[in-house]
Amino acid sequence: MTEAIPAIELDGVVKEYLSHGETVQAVKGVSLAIGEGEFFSLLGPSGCGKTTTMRMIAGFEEPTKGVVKLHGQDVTDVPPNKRDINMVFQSYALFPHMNVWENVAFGLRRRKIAETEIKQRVGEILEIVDLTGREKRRPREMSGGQQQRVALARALVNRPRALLLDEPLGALDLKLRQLMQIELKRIQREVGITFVYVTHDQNEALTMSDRIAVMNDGLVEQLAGPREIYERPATKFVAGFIGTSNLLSGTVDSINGSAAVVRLGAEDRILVAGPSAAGETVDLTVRPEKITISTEQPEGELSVVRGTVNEVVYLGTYNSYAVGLADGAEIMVFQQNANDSSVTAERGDTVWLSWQPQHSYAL
Ligand SMILES: Nc1ncnc2c1ncn2[C@@H]1O[C@H](COP(=O)(O)OP(=O)(O)OP(=O)(O)O)[C@@H](O)[C@H]1O
Repeated sequence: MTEAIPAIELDGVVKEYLSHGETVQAVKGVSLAIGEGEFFSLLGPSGCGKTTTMRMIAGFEEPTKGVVKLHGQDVTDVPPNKRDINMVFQSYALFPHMNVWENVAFGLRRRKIAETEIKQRVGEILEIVDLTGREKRRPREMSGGQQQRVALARALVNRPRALLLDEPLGALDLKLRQLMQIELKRIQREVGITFVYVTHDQNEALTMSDRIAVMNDGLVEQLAGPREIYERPATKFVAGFIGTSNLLSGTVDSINGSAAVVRLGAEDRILVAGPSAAGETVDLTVRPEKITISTEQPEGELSVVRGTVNEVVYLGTYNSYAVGLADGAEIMVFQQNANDSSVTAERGDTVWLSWQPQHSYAL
């Protein structure tokens, strides 16, 4: 079997800018491959190099080092308009004096495509983005979400092989953004085009992506599917950036079969795979929703720590507990309110927190 050629490849890509006489490394060496038809997100905090990485894929920036390939072809020196890629921005950049139909048809008209084909393609794409019947509207007569759909239609009507989206939902309010996330995923599935999506919003990336590259300080810290990124963050940074995570630090007390026993306080026992010798210092992570809180010491092969409840907050679908441990660390616990919304413990109570060994591991 031959390996499928990736839609987009970055190989050792570095981007340096000269700013006030100093060299700034915006991207410090990124290598990745994006599959044909994949929904791929670049996720990270402001300034981590996401936009610069995307602009190098589009051809608006030239890498200082490294190679950009599209469908196996080296395009490092190819200008943006020759790359068969389209880009959608947060500011929709629609023509205000043109109606929806004209905005979407604009690129095709400029390329002198036959009027009958334009009619068919624009009609088809407006159907996909759910704007059929709104052809005559001007941008200012539409909501933000509708304008974003027009921008999307205008890019997709060119039938690019890949679409790059830079925080396209950033201007929308939370409710509309969540609706558009589902819409975008549906549209991408329907058109089958590779989407590369830049966002600093972890929920957005987790909701839509097939795979996510989590970036920090010009580098990719982890590249994996949403579930793996969430369940098994590879680094402290990823654990802290995605969702709420408890980061603990302890010393290996003993090795017990395949697991190390880590102690924080005298009555604590955390089982983690990875460390191989007593005395090692270990950083580990456990998600708040994986932890069970109880006022009695649990039995069984579980990780168990003892603490005192510092805070209980009722949050509708779940209760949140902040529990202080003997070593001064604080652990967050989320307890679902599926059938019973009563709290297990009150502020000041001594509690035991327990979780399955596979839900925490050494970083
Ligand atoms: N033209 C430029 N000249 C100098 N420095 C730049 C230039 N463009 C970007 N940078 C710097 O490179 C780093 C990465 O910027 P980039 O815009 O790629 O980050 P980002 O992750 O997209 O951030 P944001 O989410 O805020 O857009 C930043 O420190 C930024 O200040």
